[in-house]
Amino acid sequence: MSSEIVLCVEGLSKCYRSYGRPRDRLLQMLPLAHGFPCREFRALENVSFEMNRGEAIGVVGRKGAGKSTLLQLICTTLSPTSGSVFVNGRVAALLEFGAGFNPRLTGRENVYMVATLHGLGKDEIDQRFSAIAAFADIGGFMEQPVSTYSKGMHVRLAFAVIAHVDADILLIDEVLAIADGCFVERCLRFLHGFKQRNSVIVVSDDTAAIIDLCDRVIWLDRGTRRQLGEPGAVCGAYRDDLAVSTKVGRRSDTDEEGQPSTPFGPGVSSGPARRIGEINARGLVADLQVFRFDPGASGTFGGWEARIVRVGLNDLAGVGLTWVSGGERVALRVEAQVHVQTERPVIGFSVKDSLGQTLFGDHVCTGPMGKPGAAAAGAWLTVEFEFLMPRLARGDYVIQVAIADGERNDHRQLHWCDEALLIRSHHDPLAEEARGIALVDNGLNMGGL
Ligand SMILES: Nc1ncnc2c1ncn2[C@@H]1O[C@H](COP(=O)(O)OP(=O)(O)OP(=O)(O)O)[C@@H](O)[C@H]1O
Repeated sequence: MSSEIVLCVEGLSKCYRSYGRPRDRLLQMLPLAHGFPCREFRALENVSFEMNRGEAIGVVGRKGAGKSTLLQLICTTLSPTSGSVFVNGRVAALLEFGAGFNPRLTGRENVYMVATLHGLGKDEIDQRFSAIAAFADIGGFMEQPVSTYSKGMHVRLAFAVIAHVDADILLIDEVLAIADGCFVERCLRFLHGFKQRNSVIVVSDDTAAIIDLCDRVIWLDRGTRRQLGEPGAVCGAYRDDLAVSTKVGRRSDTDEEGQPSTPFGPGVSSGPARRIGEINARGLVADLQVFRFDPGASGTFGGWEARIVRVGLNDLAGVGLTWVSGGERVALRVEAQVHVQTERPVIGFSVKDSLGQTLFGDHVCTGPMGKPGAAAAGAWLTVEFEFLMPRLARGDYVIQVAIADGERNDHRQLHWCDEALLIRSHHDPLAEEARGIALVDNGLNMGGL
């Protein structure tokens, strides 16, 4: 990180006024007009900080804390009530999803329009267009009007454009929460590279991603700067504060007999089990939302001699789950069909965080059932990996699933799904010690042999 200051925010405050009647707001703007009754709300109060080139700063805070207001003041889409912002360089911002796009124009036309507004000439945009399209990865939608895009596509295109306009400072507001896990991974990889030379401010509730990316974090609380400092310490304090005062709705923790319905009960009394009991007793769970398997999702490859046809997370009665609690016993069921004789079929999975780091995984060759035998063309293979779902920090995770032919160190991928399932964790686990995986069983059933 260089010591060159690229941003200096000094005593920044923003006061919004709301009027009882809309026409009072208009009349108030007239010369000599004054005295119309209004209510003042201080969204930001005397916030100061500096940012160096090569620095990434995260902004966390509850809803309404003033995070978006701060970013809008920095990129001058809002003017401050008092205080100043000094910027040394070009700023590009991704503040609201779709902001800046004309919905009637195609993706391509919008790329040219937005990049032009950021100061790029037509030749420069021509040269960068294929890189922008590859980053956005929205296929034929690039030639469709933006009004036909999903929110995720908007974010993909908007991020791809600002990533290619030679900004010195990027401002990214919460929008990544809308994007899919795989794209978020791509954006975070980009931001890690970007901050080698430039600077970035990211607003996000994904404190794990913030800690990984940022050099410092600002915690805004009701418009004021409550803390500014080392990411782990500030995010930890912020999460603790949330935990103390947030009433987290949880699903039933006890069954009809009053026994704990999760494998971790509050009654256990020693070592890690006692710790887990304490966590359960605090009334917090890690609620994980499971998105449906999409066989057509991007990031699949392989020789196509086999196809992964279905992937789902089930409870132990085989019922598909769309929400799972951290600590709950689940079965990841993978169904595949081989289209050619396959001597040593192997099915495996791994769970990765939004930075692409593997948290855990397994494949049938290492499971208690031993190696599977050969499968004839047309055979269906079904594997169930049974495990205790770990308590995952807030953020997005993907489950990759693959079928291969061979052994651990010598195999050929037949079909690989990069993002077979997306899991979104909605709560912080509060207890890092509770992370982990306990594989209980897996089983391989082969039919049609
Ligand atoms: N135009 C406006 N007029 C009046 N109040 C506003 C206006 N814009 C924002 N506010 C208020 O200012 C406060 C800060 O808003 P801001 O959008 O900056 O918060 P935030 O931390 O980004 O919240 P969130 O996480 O929900 O996006 C909120 O209480 C909001 O209601």
